Amino acid sequence: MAKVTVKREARLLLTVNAIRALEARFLPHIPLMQRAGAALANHLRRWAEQGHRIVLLCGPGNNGGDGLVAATRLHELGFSVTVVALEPSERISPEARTAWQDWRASGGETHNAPPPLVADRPPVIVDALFGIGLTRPITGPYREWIHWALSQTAIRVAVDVPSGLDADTGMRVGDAVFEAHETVTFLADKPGLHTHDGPDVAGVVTVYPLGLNDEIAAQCSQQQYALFANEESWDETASSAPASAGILLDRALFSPWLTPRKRNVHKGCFGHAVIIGGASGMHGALHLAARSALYLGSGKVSAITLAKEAPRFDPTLPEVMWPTALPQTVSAIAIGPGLGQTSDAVRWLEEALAVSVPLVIDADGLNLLAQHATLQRAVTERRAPTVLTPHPGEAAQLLQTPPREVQKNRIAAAVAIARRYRCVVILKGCGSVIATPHGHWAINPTGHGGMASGGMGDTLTGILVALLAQGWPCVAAAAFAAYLHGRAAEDAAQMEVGPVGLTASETAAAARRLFNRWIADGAPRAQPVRPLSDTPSFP
Ligand SMILES: NC(=O)C1=CN([C@@H]2O[C@H](COP(=O)(O)OP(=O)(O)OC[C@H]3O[C@@H](n4cnc5c(N)ncnc54)[C@H](O)[C@@H]3O)[C@@H](O)[C@H]2O)[C@@H](O)CC1
Ligand SMILES: [K+]
Repeated sequence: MAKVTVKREARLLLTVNAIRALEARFLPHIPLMQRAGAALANHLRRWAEQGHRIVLLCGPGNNGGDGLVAATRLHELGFSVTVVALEPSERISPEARTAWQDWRASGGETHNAPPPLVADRPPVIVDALFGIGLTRPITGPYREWIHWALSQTAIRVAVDVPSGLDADTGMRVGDAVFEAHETVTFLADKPGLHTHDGPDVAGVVTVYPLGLNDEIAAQCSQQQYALFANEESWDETASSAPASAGILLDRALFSPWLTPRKRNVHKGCFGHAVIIGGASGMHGALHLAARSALYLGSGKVSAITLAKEAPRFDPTLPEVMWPTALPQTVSAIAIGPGLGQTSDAVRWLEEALAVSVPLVIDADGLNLLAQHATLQRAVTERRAPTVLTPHPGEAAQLLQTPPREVQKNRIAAAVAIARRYRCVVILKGCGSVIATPHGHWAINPTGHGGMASGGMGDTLTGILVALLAQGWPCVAAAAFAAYLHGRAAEDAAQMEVGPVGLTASETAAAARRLFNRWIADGAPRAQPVRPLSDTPSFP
């Protein structure tokens, strides 16, 4: 089979249920395990050709079957392959039984424990132990093999899903988790590879659609449409469960909105963002959000501070206005950065909720929302869109559940908040989840550990309110703000600003740089006009 590698373009994320549904439709006609094994063998071949020994740890189910098919192919091509597996049980699937028979027929040797590895080059250890069928912590010999693999100096490649990682949630299941440098996954990408512990455990993810490219592309388009279309009609009839498929955000999704500015414009064309927060001692949060809103192109930015002693002018941000009441003309409001939880803060939140423009609620705005039934009623009754941007702790407050319950299933938690409050949600953290009240969701793949620092959330809020003020639709604004925020941090780190020590201010500056670069990249380029001096002179 021809190798078809889909990297960042493969944005469809399928839960285990959705993968099983695909399997039920296509497996009777298409030899999926043979295709998966062939794709894996092709993937591993480049190392085999460079003289790296390939060691495959094969488990009791179809994930192990994929490993055996790949082992057989590589062995037949003359590469040295080591298979570590236990005797198969009577209950294995017909496909896995065939894979065993083929492996034995090829004359390959099977070890019942990892052999000592002595080689010039680090071996490639392939985890074909458990994939989407994992249901409990890994124990016994398989657990020992995983710990052995982690103790070796080796290149670690996971097949479909790293063993010990939940494919839907990105949760570690038990203490034996195959931490891979890369994961080769089949049919479609999986949400658990991109959120919570997923990115740390899965490494670089490559997707092989096994010939179902058209089906995957069609489902991907459906999910994109479902996420971004009809976003303001959050009807009551939507099901309560999260959709079984979602998307992984990619820059290409946002190109319709990344358009250059015309020349004949004025500041009124780009909205007025108002940010409310900055109680005593927390002025910096408001300042950061206001700066980010300016950097992302809001026509005007006003900051309303709750600190009585704060001066009505900030010399470090002279472009920002500091009114004491909501201005007459407002395009979008963000409330929360440094807001505090005083009665004054509650009053401002009530006031913001009553204005019929897009609203972002962040930080203490979320904590207040979790505590006051009247605010909850007001948020669900709003006609204009609202975006909530909780981190897991704030999400737990909004759902009245412990934070670990949120992290156990971040997609379910984000959708539950979106439905309960009839808002768009950005559940922050590794692999931020964007969710709508309809149960549609996306995961953001950008960002790094350097973003775990004070003020990053305020920067995100500022970016988001600026996009809303400029008329971006709500879901697109939320998704793009998360995507850009993470990419800005990556970009800064590439220029050796971080990852460790990257500040929220530096991230805002990097976001401005990238935003403009992407707009310029997408814009059609005019041919340069020939300078007059080049024209031939006439006698
Ligand atoms: N679904 C599909 O369409 C395809 C699946 N393929 C492969 O098949 C995999 C799924 O295969 P399976 O459903 O057989 O599942 P796995 O191979 O992931 O797991 C095998 C079985 O082990 C048992 N098990 C679960 N957790 C265990 C634990 N901790 N200790 C011991 N046993 C445990 C379960 O009963 C499970 O059915 C995929 O991840 C992929 O690698 C591929 O062949 C391509 C197509
Ligand atoms: K695996």
